[in-house]
Amino acid sequence: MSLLVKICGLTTPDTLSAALDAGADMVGFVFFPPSPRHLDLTGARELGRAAKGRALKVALTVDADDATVENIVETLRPDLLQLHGRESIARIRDLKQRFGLPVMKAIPVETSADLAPLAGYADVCDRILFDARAPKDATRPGGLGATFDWHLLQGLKLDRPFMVSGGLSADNIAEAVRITRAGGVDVSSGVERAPGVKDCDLIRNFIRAARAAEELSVQ
Ligand SMILES: O=C(O)c1ccccc1N[C@@H]1O[C@H](COP(=O)(O)O)[C@@H](O)[C@H]1O
Repeated sequence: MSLLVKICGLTTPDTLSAALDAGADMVGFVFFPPSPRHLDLTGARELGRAAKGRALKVALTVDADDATVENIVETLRPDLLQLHGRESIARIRDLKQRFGLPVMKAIPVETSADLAPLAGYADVCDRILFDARAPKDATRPGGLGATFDWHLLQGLKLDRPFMVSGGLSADNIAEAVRITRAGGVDVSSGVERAPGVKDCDLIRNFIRAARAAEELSVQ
């Protein structure tokens, strides 16, 4: 089965091109000022134009208000909203109605108890992203390069497509897909040489490794 590959936290034209040329299915842009990958609206306009029609553009926000989302939607013209904060089910319904865009909700995972709210989110979201739960004192809820126990997703019954993220790299992606049977993978830190600094070779290596792991996915 083909595996969706998302490269997230892109901030420069050259690394965006590397991801697009290597065949990324989704390219993600982070709109969260405390993040080293935060993209301003000028950058969003430029990178959004470059990515248009070549991959799905994903706008990542963290508990953003309507005005912020509206600015991002008007500037980037995303194909998907990635909600990476504590957005409630009601808030997600509201965002979907207001902006008419599909939503991928990030579910932070550390223990099996973290999967309890999943059914409610699956009802309203178009996709689920399982990400490693950030430590309480972290400055951001994701993009920390930390993995979680992928076995927690083994045998998961979910009637929505799902992706996995958190500490993925070219070295561990096959194992992550083999265990979780995810239909997609999402990476940020694992294709960087320093926090927020993407590396074109690491992007290409990751996508190559993802394509090699494709037959392990069942979604
Ligand atoms: O990348 C960030 O800085 C970020 C900030 C706030 C929320 C999520 C963020 N990143 C997302 O987290 C996952 C895992 O990233 P990593 O590969 O472990 O670095 C991924 O979806 C990132 O896009």
